[in-house]
Amino acid sequence: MNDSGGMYAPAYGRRAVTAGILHFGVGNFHRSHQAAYLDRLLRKGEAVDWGIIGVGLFPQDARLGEILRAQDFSYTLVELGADGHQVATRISAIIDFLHAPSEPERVREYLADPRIRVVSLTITEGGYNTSDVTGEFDTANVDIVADVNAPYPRTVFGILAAGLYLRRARGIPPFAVVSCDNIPGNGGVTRRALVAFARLAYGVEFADWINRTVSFPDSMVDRITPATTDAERALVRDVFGIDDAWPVVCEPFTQWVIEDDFPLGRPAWEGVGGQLVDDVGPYELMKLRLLNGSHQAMAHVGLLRGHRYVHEAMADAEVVGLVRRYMADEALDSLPLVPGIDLGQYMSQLVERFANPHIRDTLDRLATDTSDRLPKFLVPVAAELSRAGKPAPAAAGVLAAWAVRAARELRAGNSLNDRQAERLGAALRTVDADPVSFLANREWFGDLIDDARFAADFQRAYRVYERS
Ligand SMILES: NC(=O)c1ccc[n+]([C@@H]2O[C@H](COP(=O)([O-])OP(=O)(O)OC[C@H]3O[C@@H](n4cnc5c(N)ncnc54)[C@H](O)[C@@H]3O)[C@@H](O)[C@H]2O)c1
Ligand SMILES: O=P(O)(O)OC[C@@H](O)[C@@H](O)[C@H](O)[C@H](O)CO
Repeated sequence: MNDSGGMYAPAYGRRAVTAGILHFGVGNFHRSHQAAYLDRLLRKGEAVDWGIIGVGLFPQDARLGEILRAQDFSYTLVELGADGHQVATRISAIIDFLHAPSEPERVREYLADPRIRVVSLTITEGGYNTSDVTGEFDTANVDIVADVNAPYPRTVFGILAAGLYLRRARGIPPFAVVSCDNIPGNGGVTRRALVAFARLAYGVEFADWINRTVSFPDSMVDRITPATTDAERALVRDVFGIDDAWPVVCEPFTQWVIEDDFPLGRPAWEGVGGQLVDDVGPYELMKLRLLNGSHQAMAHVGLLRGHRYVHEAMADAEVVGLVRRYMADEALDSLPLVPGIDLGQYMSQLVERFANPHIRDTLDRLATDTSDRLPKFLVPVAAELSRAGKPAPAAAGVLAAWAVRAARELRAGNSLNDRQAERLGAALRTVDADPVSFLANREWFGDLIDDARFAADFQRAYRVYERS
């Protein structure tokens, strides 16, 4: 390793590592974060019985499985510092990959296997199928309805319930289920979703058993990880001499705050930077409202102003001004004290992290499935300020920028890059004549429409952005 970076070569054999964790949703983030923490433990000769078995649920996930298998389940993670520093690590913490649609029986057997003591998830915000307003699991969702009587369910909650049912029948105590998705109260959301599915498919007794015996620790996760493109593949080949079909790049910063509630044990994450705490809540609010909320701000306003990458948007005074106002005047006001954190420093560090030119994170990635994200990251800030009788013009501006962008896409005949495109289309039907009608969608915006000042700020911003 020299001043400009270097390479951590493989340091342990995958075959010496045995299964301990089943992980659903092996995307880029899982490979830059949870698998990297385990890699650090394995390099210290620890946690050898905590290897990760990845599970993919979608047809397209089969490709990652094929790629990992062809690379003996190793891949390259490259940290890109703002100063040009590049550090590559060959990671072999994932020891197998299951493609659930083609091998459902193996997935179920693993879930009933006593070696599996933790199940973890990165299935995106939308994967929890839960209303942001009521907190209710959507039992009418077509995939959930199909899973209720399916011999081999296809959704995460169907698969988990079936696995736990078999596990209980075999007399094996349940694993902990830890969500690593950006969702406020992700442990509780996961609990409610699984219990609701189990009640529907197996009845009250089994649902109550899950509620009583399965633990769902909360966790706050952080490491900016863009999607992998050919440019990252070329970097890994040209700089490190490795032909990796699916490397991952990320920023050097990493944080993982975890509620310490793992009845069957856990890897000693605290030995490699993990923070095990009793209450994740304040850390989670800080991260989701400041980092992810700001990401939404720069994405929608940045795209309207013609930017493609995060660091480009962060070089535009207009965008930075909005992000700073959103953070300092609004999000900060909605936060509790966060133990051990200086929030002023945290915000300055965020601005530096966002400006890292080497990460090349796209605004499009941040703006995908906005309807799943804004209600979790930024709407709660506006709602809290509104309840306190305070204004939130920056947050109103972000919602307006989203509406202007989406309405423009529709007018151009383009499809909306949103899981809830149909509902978004309906919400935009009268937005040009009456911008505030967009806020009438209480499933996303709660009661913000009833706050006359917020509605006026939204309308003003909408009219400004539509001229941009
Ligand atoms: N990328 C980041 O910077 C970052 C940082 C912190 C947290 N996260 C969390 O991780 C999640 C995934 O991010 P990523 O960058 O890995 O994305 P990605 O697109 O690389 O991977 C997403 C993974 O989720 C799976 N998935 C999507 N919807 C699902 C569903 N309904 N059920 C089951 N699996 C589903 C996909 O198959 C894929 O494996 C985010 O939504 C966020 O909650 C991401
Ligand atoms: O991944 P999402 O959908 O939760 O949100 C998009 C980004 O804000 C997010 O991925 C951040 O990069 C990440 O949360 C940083 O830790």
